[in-house]
Amino acid sequence: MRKLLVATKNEGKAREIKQLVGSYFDDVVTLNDFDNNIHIIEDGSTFEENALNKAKSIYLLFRQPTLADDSGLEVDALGGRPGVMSARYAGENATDEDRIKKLLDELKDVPENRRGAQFVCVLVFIDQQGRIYQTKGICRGKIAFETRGENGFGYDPVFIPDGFDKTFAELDSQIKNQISHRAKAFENLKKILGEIYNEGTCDK
Ligand SMILES: O=P(O)(O)OP(=O)(O)OP(=O)(O)OC[C@H]1O[C@@H](n2cnc3c(O)ncnc32)[C@H](O)[C@@H]1O
Ligand SMILES: [Mg+2]
Repeated sequence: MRKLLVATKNEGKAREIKQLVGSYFDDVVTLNDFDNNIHIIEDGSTFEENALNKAKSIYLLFRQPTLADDSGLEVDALGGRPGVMSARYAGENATDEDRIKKLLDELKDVPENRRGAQFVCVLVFIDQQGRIYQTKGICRGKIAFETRGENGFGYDPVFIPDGFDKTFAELDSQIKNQISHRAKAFENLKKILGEIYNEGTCDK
């Protein structure tokens, strides 16, 4: 029985991670699946630092294979903001709606050809023995002028990935899971998991 602990409290992110991680684990649980008051401070200046901090904090508490995802939206016209601040862009207790409203407001005078943006996802996996692995994925696109669609989570209703004219929230979750920043980071993570779990001979 191989268990993966995912160091996230974001339900939308957790759902995608469960779909993307594949068959390497029999059981995938997140911080929302058990009673806890664990609060991880995300004060790093990069996605890499935050993902590493989240993964390490949880691994040190449970000593089980742990995965953390730090992600966010970098908007060209805002010099890469909100970036690592994506979750706190509109304040600590703001909702996805508040964040989107603030973003659309900041971009209200930015024309279509300057609305380029990218989603970034950094995954940090720590195996049973405490070895650390990191992967990254980027998905380019542009910011819509208004929200569209109900699928996904976070900034999905305003992000139109390159090659599509629909937002992530209008696209099927299966499509998002093929092209997203998270999907790309998982492509590389799965190669690593394959090496650890399929080719290893000892119990990891
Ligand atoms: O730290 P955890 O508990 O994992 O959950 P979080 O929501 O705080 O996650 P982050 O610190 O990584 O912040 C990421 C922000 O970017 C948003 N985000 C990340 N991936 C996204 C995606 O695939 N689609 C839309 N928004 C996304 C997300 O909603 C957050 O506001
Ligand atoms: Mg967070």
